[in-house]
Amino acid sequence: ACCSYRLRDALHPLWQSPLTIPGGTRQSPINIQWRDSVYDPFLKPLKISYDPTTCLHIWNNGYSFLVEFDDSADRSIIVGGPLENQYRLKQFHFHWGAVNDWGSEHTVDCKFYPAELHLVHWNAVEYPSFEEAVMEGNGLAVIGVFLKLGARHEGLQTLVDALPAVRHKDTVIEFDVFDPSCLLPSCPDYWTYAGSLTTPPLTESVTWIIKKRPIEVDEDQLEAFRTLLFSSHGEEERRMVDNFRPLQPLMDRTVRSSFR
Ligand SMILES: COc1cccc(N2C=Cc3cc(S(N)(=O)=O)sc3S2(=O)=O)c1
Ligand SMILES: [Zn+2]
Repeated sequence: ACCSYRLRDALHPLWQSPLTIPGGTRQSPINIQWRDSVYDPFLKPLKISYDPTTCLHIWNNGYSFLVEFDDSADRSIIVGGPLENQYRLKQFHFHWGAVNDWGSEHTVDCKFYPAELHLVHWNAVEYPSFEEAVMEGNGLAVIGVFLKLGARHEGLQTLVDALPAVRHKDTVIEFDVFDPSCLLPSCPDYWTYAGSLTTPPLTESVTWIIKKRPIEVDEDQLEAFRTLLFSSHGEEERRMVDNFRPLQPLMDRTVRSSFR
């Protein structure tokens, strides 16, 4: 493993609560040790179909900036992969560091990426609402995509251009059309494991689908994330950086891969 967890189970400034919930057996994020992941030939390709007009708004919730979607019908969904049902897109958001040396929540062979995208979906086949799905073991499916420093990402730029309008906690702007599939790498390969939300309520309700290949973004785009604030209007400014949770113990889990 990358490090001892005892040090990490101390109180963490961002969460003000024990980092692992008492009795938690499937907490996230984790380090993905490539050579320990097990190829599963029965894993299907992940099928993603998003309707760009289901996009609603961007807002700063004091942890990250979120792009939220209209999930009142099966218009933006994922199916296949490790999933038994189809899941509806609810929101996506990012985690990032103060510098490019860290920022992602998951690591691969103990390597951090400068940022990580999470596309959050819920099982509307089995549960009547998102809030209920959040509490169920198979309630959520989150696609994780690593961001690495490289070429400017044109699709991301439309989000970056909107960030000054949501600089402070609890600010929101309307965002009419956006297709999040432009943020996905073209490579279909992924790892998958049973985990949890990485911010409160930390519920163990997430089937994680972590894309093997990162997308490239440039320095200015990462810097734009770092201009956001944890703090509300009128409060002392606290830069929104290092909004990632420390690594959690793998415990009795296997990470499966969709690729050899
Ligand atoms: C309790 O019902 C609700 C209601 C509204 C939002 C949430 N959420 C809280 C944290 C959280 C953390 C996520 S991450 N970083 O693991 O992808 S996704 C997510 S959430 O489900 O949107 C839960
Ligand atoms: Zn997240």
